[in-house]
Amino acid sequence: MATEWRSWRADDAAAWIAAPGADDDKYSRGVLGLVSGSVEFPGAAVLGVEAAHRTGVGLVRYIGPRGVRAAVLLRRPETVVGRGRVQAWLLGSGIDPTRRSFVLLGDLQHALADGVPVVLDAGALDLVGTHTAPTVITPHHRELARLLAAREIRSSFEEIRADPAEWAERAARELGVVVLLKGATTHVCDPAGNAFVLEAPTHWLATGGTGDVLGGMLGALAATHHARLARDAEALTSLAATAVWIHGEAARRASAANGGGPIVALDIAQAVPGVVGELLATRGD
Ligand SMILES: NC(=O)C1=CN([C@@H]2O[C@H](COP(=O)(O)OP(=O)(O)OC[C@H]3O[C@@H](n4cnc5c(N)ncnc54)[C@H](O)[C@@H]3O)[C@@H](O)[C@H]2O)[C@@H](O)CC1
Ligand SMILES: Nc1ncnc2c1ncn2[C@@H]1O[C@H](COP(=O)(O)OP(=O)(O)O)[C@@H](O)[C@H]1O
Repeated sequence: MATEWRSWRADDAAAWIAAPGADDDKYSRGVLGLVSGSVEFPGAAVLGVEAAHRTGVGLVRYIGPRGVRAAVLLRRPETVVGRGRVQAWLLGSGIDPTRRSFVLLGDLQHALADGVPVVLDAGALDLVGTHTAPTVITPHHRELARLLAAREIRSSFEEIRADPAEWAERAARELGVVVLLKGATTHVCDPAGNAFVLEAPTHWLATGGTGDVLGGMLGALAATHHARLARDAEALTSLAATAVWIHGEAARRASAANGGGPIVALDIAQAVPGVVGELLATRGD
């Protein structure tokens, strides 16, 4: 039977925001750890960290090269650098998978051994299947083609672009993880058959760094739902779709604030609190 792709909307997203209560502290809300950025791509770390903070999370821990740590702290001094306990990981943004040092590989393996939910992006996509924690991968079409080729599943960028729904579903089945396949239309699905589709509300999103922002947002949503994810791993699919919805809406607003003009990735992160606030207001709790 053909998969039914359900459109993910504002009211769906509103149900997946964890707002803090009187009994909460930064640790109970959830800590997101990031292993991201590199000397080549320091900006990806800054963007992911900024986006995580703006989505709402108890604490953000960043692990990466010294110079990148400095850039992250300059932008967001709220961030804690170095290892420690976390409730979810975002791994790989701004990392070239062909240039991973032993230190970096150690950090990645250490993170994967934690057993907490993981978002695998860019330079960590190939680590899918090396651990058992609830996992979501966030490739674009070219990255998915490369990932599948490495698993001896023949596909090409053109084939995936022509039928992203089919390939997202196949990847979820073959890899056993949640797949968030990025593009003007984003498909989010899991091996259990949950399948959500989202049309981007603005094509200004097609600019460098917007995927790094999405990764940080999804990491924050996973960290703040750590208790739910511990008893219901399928929640990761809904959280991934929610991240895509908020990301698109934040981009639309950032562009609208400039008369429908272009945006940069950081504009999206900065528009996120307004989107989250409005989603919460529609919930009325
Ligand atoms: N500010 C930053 O630090 C940014 C870092 N980024 C990071 O960059 C890494 C690579 O991501 P991509 O999405 O570019 O990976 P792709 O798989 O799309 O591209 C890989 C490489 O192919 C080359 N390439 C592909 N298409 C090209 C074209 N049309 N013209 C010229 N060169 C082309 C580029 O050298 C690129 O680095 C990721 O780790 C990502 O997180 C990007 O997100 C962009 C912003
Ligand atoms: N033409 C487009 N229209 C709307 N959204 C797009 C378009 N192309 C890409 N996007 C979105 O922009 C983001 C790009 O992410 P990604 O490819 O990882 O970029 P980067 O690596 O530069 O961060 C994704 O959220 C994707 O869904």
